[in-house]
Amino acid sequence: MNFLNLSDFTAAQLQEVFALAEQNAANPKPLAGKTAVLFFPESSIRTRITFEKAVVELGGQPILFPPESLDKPEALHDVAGYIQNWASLVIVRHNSHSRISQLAAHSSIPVINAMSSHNHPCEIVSDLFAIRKLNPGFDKLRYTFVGACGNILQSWLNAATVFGFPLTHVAPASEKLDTEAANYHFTEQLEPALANTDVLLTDPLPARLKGDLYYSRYQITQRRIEMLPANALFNPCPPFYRGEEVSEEAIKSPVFVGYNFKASLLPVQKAVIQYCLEHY
Ligand SMILES: NC(=O)NCCC[C@H](N)C(=O)O
Repeated sequence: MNFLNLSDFTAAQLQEVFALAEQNAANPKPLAGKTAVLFFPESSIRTRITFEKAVVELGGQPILFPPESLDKPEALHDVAGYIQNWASLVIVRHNSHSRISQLAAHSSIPVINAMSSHNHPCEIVSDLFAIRKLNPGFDKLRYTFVGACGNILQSWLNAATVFGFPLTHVAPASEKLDTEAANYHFTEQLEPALANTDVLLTDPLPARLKGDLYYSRYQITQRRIEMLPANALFNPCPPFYRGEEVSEEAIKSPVFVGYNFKASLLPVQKAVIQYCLEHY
């Protein structure tokens, strides 16, 4: 099975991924003697560390390429045809979701999407796993995403649809998603939404949103953190930028989930690899 979009999965299937992540198994090693081909830009830190480490812990050998290797005029059909002679898995971060999907469509080995400009399923499934560890009722919580209609929002919306939790999107009107999803709620008003938020989410801002107008209306500040209910979590997607979508004080506040929250990337991505290999 490929891992391209959370919307390709049922809640039960993603729960199976969580169960595998809980076991965090190194044995059996499903990649023993096998190779995984990874495509990552040099800018990737967290996702690449954890995917490379995951491949090694599962017994495999990672071979790394830059995403531009997939931008040659060579048909992805042909690239996939050759890679599968030597590799058992492809993990790819590439801006173009359609190139990742095309590669997957032509591959006889699993392809895992490690982020495109359209979505970021591994990051969000890992965040849900981390939230689930703190609160097994993670699928009953109220999630609020503040920011652009980008890849992180898209995967949170997919997760909300699969698990049935409400997702409020707070942003200027131009960022409203064109979706019929029943659990997607859009508002331009941040402060009233905060009182009904259990998990507060942000994403780095695209250039079109940067500026004092956005910061005054939507920056997550200490004053706004104090409007959240007790026990709320603040999970800004890294890389986060102090003075832009978040303030320094908000990051220092006790509701910030902390760096350790992303430790889940390793067991979850191992579990995603295991799941994809077992269901192929
Ligand atoms: N933590 C990560 O793996 N990176 C997330 C970056 C999300 C951001 N919207 C981006 O596309 O660069």
